[in-house]
Amino acid sequence: MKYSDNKLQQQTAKNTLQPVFSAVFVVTLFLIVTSYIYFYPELDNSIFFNGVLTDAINLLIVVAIFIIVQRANLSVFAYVNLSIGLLLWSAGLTFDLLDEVLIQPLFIGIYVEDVLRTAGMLFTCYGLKLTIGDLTSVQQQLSKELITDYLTQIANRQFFYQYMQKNQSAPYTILLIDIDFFKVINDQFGHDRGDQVLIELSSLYAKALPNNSVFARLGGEEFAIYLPGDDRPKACDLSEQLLSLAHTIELAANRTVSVSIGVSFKAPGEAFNEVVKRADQALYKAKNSGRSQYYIA
Ligand SMILES: Nc1nc2c(ncn2[C@@H]2O[C@H](COP(=O)(O)OP(=O)(O)OP(=O)(O)O)[C@@H](O)[C@H]2O)c(=O)[nH]1
Repeated sequence: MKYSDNKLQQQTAKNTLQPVFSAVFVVTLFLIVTSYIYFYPELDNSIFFNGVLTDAINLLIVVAIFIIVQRANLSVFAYVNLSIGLLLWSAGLTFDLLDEVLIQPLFIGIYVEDVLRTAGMLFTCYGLKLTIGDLTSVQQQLSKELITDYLTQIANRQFFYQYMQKNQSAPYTILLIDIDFFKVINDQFGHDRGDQVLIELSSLYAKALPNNSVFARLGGEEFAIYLPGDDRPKACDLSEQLLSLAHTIELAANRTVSVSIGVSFKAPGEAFNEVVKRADQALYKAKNSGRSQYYIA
């Protein structure tokens, strides 16, 4: 949320800067060309067509990059550096082009041209560095969002199934957890309180689980845990602990949240979707046997 707000502000700032930079760019190049033509005489001897052509092509390329930058969705800092860089670079290249056809003062050819071009390149490089940094952080942010549940900020279904698929070889345990009567919680205490319960439960469980486990929200009020190994007593202890933790979330006086849990252990050669299916069947039994309990498949 914060990130996109920040991007929106940057976009607005860029929208105000863009006409300024475009105007300064056009006016600068126009002034250089017109003042040159006005003040300095044409070279009386031969004009080197090749020199004019290559300088004109170089200038056109940098002008094209400037136009691309004006249309791109960049952060303000990257945009300003790139625009200043390309403006200075274009000014240097314009002097370079004009000295092929007009007699210009020596100091411009020796100093101004090169200083402008070098400063322009430096600003452009820095702007590119900032742009690449921005793209990298956007990419990291998107990759994180792709595998994170938006509400609880734990892993989502996609990540959980991908992880299971990749970790098939060794034995593991699956726990499927479903909040009991969640529809009633929503109906009686409101959808916001329902959301809050999902967040609180996720946070409590995330703190209680071992570091090598994977905890995800599969959707709605259903969660899953992947535990490496198939230690039955350990799975039972953990299930008991998860049942107790749910009861620490109070809904009203003498009324707490409860969950039901289905547990399955991977059998040799069994596909991950079969392991999940058995955990789901165990969860179904836990629900049908009165809820607030765990069942092992
Ligand atoms: N607040 C909130 N509610 C959700 C969300 N996702 C799904 N739900 C609600 O969760 C409820 C799930 O209801 P059911 O599938 O009937 O399950 P239940 O009421 O928990 O019943 P049992 O599982 O049989 O104990 C539905 O009313 C959904 O609208 C969410 O992100 N936030």
